[in-house]
Amino acid sequence: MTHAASDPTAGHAAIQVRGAHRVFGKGRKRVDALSAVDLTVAAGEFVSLIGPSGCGKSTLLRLVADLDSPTSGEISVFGKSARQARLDHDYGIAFQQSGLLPWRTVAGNVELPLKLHGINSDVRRERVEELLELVGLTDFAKSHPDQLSGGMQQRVAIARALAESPRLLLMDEPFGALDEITRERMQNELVRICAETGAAVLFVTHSIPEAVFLSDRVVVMSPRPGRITGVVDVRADGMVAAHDRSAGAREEEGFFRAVGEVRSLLHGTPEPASAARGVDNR
Ligand SMILES: Nc1ncnc2c1ncn2[C@@H]1O[C@H](COP(=O)(O)OP(=O)(O)OP(=O)(O)O)[C@@H](O)[C@H]1O
Repeated sequence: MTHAASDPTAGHAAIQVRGAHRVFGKGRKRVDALSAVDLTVAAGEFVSLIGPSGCGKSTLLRLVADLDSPTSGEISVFGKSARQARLDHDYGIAFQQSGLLPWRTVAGNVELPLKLHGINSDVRRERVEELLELVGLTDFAKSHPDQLSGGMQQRVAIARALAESPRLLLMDEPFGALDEITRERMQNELVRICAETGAAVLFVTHSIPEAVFLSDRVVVMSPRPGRITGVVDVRADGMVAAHDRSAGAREEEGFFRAVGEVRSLLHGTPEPASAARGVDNR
């Protein structure tokens, strides 16, 4: 589960999407869910996808996760095909619904991917302890999901996604169902977890402040056809790298500047000169 220096995937971008199209249906029912999408997520980078409902955010995430295939275009994850990366457990996934199994304890849910992949019970036990400590749920190892709050359930889901030490997390509105206070707390936790694990993240959200607070870059999408209309590099607005941020970053000038830039891109109003820096500025 650790990644040796000889890892053949080292030096590759976490995600590379080139000219991805995804068309659903035919004739009058045809939907161009994604059109000509180019996107690179560097190793260790936090990138958010934001855009109106139906612009293809989940579709793009599903293509990267190999839960769906592009109609045309190429997707690679750490230099491998999306399918190979899935088979190699190169990424963890967390969705809006935590997807925990109600009949298993917290520890039982977190250890599930390890069990399914044949990791022996001593190693599993040790890893589950580490993960529960990472997400602050050590005291709840024996609880069942329905005994936890929504935020705690999401922390379990994140621990489970991290079980195999992936260097990439794919997250689709994981905090969408949480109240605002819990949501900000979870965002702070996620920043800390990313700093500790060094994982890259592709994160889907509807919230502009959430995208800006969490991300190195915010990718703005528009619907029909779903495409990338701009990218805001939050670091260029004066914020530190995403994994070095503290809760106070939400009060910084650079934060408000980046929020304004993302908003301009989303609403199609004129952008400040420093706003969109190309569709994929790598
Ligand atoms: N399996 C499918 N069959 C047909 N159309 C689909 C399918 N999956 C997605 N679509 C269509 O593709 C478009 C993009 O959907 P997608 O779920 O990716 O958008 P989204 O940006 O994630 O939306 P939301 O923010 O509401 O979750 C939508 O018009 C949707 O109806």
